[in-house]
Amino acid sequence: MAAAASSTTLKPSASAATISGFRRLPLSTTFGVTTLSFRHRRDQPRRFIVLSMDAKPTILVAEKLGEAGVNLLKEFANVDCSYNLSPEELCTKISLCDALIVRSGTKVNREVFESSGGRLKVVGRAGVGIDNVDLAAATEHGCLVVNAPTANTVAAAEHGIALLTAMARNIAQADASVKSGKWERSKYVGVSLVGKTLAVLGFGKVGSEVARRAKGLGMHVIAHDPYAPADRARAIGVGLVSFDEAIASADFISLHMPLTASTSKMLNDETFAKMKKGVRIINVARGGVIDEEALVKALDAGIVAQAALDVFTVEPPAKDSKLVQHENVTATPHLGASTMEAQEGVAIEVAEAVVGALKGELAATAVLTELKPYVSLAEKLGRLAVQLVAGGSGVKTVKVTYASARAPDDLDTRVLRAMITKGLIEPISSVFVNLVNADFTAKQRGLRITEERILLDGSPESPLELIQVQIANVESRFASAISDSGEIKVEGRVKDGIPHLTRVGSFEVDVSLEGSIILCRQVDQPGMIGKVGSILAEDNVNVSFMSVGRIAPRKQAVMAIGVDEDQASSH
Ligand SMILES: NC(=O)c1ccc[n+]([C@@H]2O[C@H](COP(=O)([O-])OP(=O)(O)OC[C@H]3O[C@@H](n4cnc5c(N)ncnc54)[C@H](O)[C@@H]3O)[C@@H](O)[C@H]2O)c1
Ligand SMILES: O=C(O)[C@H](O)COP(=O)(O)O
Repeated sequence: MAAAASSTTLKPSASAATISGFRRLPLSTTFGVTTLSFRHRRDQPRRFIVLSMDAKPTILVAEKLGEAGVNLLKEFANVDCSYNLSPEELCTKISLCDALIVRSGTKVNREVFESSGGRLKVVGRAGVGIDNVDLAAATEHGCLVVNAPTANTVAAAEHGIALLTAMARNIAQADASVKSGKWERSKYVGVSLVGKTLAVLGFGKVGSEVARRAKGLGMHVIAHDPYAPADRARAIGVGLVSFDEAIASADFISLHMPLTASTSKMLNDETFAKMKKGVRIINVARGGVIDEEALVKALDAGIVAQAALDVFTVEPPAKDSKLVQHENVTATPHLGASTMEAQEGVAIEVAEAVVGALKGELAATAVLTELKPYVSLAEKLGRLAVQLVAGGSGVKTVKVTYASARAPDDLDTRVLRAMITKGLIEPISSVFVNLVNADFTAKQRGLRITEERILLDGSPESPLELIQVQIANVESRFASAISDSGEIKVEGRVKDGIPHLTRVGSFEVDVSLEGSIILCRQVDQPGMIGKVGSILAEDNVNVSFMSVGRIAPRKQAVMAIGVDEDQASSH
């Protein structure tokens, strides 16, 4: 008999959580921030990124930006470089600006968007991490967020290696000692790197560059990244392993994942306890991926021998921070991206993205209005499909099928492809995908998206009948999502303006893609619906809709259950 439902407690989680036979798939209702044409506050008139031909936009550059980037902006806009603004000053200035460019030091919070009075159309992040921008508020205010995902990769990797080597040889502590007039040769005996195991957690752009360099230092490198393609790791000579294996076998651990709900405090009391005694940790990703109190305890207990940190949960950290002051900690003030070369590159990368967005490349308004519900469907199918992929099996080949009665020339699928790409990439990376960068971002990550049209008979009134997303050559954490032909397959339709999931693997279901859904593998038998309903009721989870797809009566079935997101995540 297939996995039958058993009683369990739903835990809050932003990523798919396994609940003995259940898988809860959070489908963010926040559509992202490329949506100004499709999503808007109901009480406000719709706004578009279309500038009148003769008005020069104004761009506020609120943190130091490389000269080449500023010059590029000046060719197109009035540029106001005002650094070190207080939050109040930023809110005052922002109402006069069409675009804002920041690094990680400026909090672009809801208040900033509210203060803009609707004029702010683009926020450019001159760097990778966009955790300092309130994306939900940006979306609500019809504002696009773009970043510069590639230009500081090498700089961050080099800083990671600099911290690794400096920590192993006590460079910072020894330097301070010599400068204070001491000569403490026996106190600063280091450890060698050659032959030691380095675990890279997060094998994306920075992680793989760190791995490559560490191999050159003679280290044995392993990596954990649930979404990294195995062939990329193989090419560098790195083995992809589970999280537990990585942390248990490492002499050094280097962190390179984005800060998301599922990576927040990934290193904590429980995970430190699983590490080798005397492990050394390097963090050039984001402070929030480590529980800093737990790290202090682990340092005091000698579980962690040393830590080298470029990033902190709160920046700058408190002057009396126990972590920063710890004698076995080497700290730098978020310098990963701070090389001359990276800053010039980042400045150009973000300036091009901001100008591209302001030029109105997203202004195909008529098409977008008609496609609005399909745009939402496309992103949600992408999000769902990627969450069904089992850890370790990298997503490389995605096939999208559109079934429509419209002639191919009458249906421009670029926006749909971009939104599927966004759904596939954003849950697992720090890249922010939008219409401008979607194809480029997919290509850069080695993601090949092919499209196929099925021409249907009938009325071409509605643009699309269905969208199908298939991911090939991967394993699934939900076996029933694998179709007869061996790919993860999800299919959706728009019903009464609302995106619905209508197929998972070979099973037909029907559940609206709103809030969260639970997918449950079962054998069709009397009483199953009631049993599942009771389990959810025990946890006060409100079911909005339930649909069962089965091969045949009393055979394999999939139950798709729509649950009220807030209620589900509060348990
Ligand atoms: N210190 C700095 O100045 C500096 C500079 C550049 C980047 N960064 C930070 O470094 C991090 C990585 O940047 P990047 O450009 O390599 O991003 P990236 O998107 O290329 O790589 C991130 C990788 O993390 C993986 N990942 C996601 N969830 C994971 C999990 N739970 N466990 C393990 N891996 C997971 C993703 O699959 C992806 O491969 C980001 O947090 C970024 O903000 C810091
Ligand atoms: O995410 C990033 O790109 C880095 O953390 C760099 O941040 P910075 O632009 O503030 O140096």
